[in-house]
Amino acid sequence: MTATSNAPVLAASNVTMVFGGLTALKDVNIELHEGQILGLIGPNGAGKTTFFNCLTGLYTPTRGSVRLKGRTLPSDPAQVTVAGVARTFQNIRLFPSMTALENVLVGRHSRMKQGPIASLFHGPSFKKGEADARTRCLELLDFVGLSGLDDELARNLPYGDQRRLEIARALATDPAVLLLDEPTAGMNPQETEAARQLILSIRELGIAVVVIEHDTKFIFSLCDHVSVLVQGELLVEGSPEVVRGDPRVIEAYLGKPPEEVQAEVDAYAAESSAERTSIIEPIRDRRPNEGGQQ
Ligand SMILES: Nc1ncnc2c1ncn2[C@@H]1O[C@H](COP(=O)(O)OP(=O)(O)OP(=O)(O)O)[C@@H](O)[C@H]1O
Repeated sequence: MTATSNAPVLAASNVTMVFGGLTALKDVNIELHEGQILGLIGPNGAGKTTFFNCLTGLYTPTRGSVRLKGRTLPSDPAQVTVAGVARTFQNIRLFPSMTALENVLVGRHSRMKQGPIASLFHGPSFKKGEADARTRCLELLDFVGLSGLDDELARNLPYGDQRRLEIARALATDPAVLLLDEPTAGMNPQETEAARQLILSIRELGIAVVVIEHDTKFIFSLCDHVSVLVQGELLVEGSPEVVRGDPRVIEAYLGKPPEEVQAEVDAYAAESSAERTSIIEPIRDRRPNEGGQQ
């Protein structure tokens, strides 16, 4: 783990969400530190996406609070994005008829502060802002492994590339925290491994990441910390080793003994390093420029 500070970047305290008579979340607590990758796992209907919705202002928790760097987050998704929390969704939500670059620019515009006069007359500061945003978005496309595809319509990109494009759009908002809801759903093993490498590279930028995934091999081989939600409550949390060996997790979720889970993770790690593609490797040398914020 590469956490660099003791103060959590994101802290959810006693987050509770009730829909009518259904308690989807009950007193969920998490602490996420800079550069940490936290995995959120649990059976279908456990409340994982509801929790993301509470973290991003899409839902206002019935009880509890969410703080980013000590400040309570607003109950408004756009303001949460500006505050520094970005996300991707379980189902791809790109603008299909826009190009890859335009999709990323949509994310970037949340960071731009063009005054109405400059925007109206397309003055020099507007043009510079647009040029800088374009440069940054091209860097991000490169970072996620989509260089050269900026003019492709999003709908024409292969599935794995669309998922990467969503991540580039989220990164364009300069987040401190990135929430990924099932980023590898529907991916083949090569695409899954490329996604794992990309998330590790994102962590190297100092961004904290929370990942929801059903693929436990992926989670256990990627994350520093894993939290298990069952029926809206945090059942177990800890290191991947602790979580995958916990009898409650095995009974409620994994359904197989720890040795079998360990063997699967080991096989996956060996397979992954053998299959590691060159798609994501160059990313480390092309990190987005920290000074590029508008
Ligand atoms: N807007 C809503 N209104 C009513 N009930 C909801 C709403 N959103 C979620 N729920 C319910 O809350 C519970 C948790 O759902 P949620 O989608 O968060 O689970 P999940 O762990 O993400 O599941 P999956 O792994 O299948 O995506 C479910 O019973 C769901 O039906």
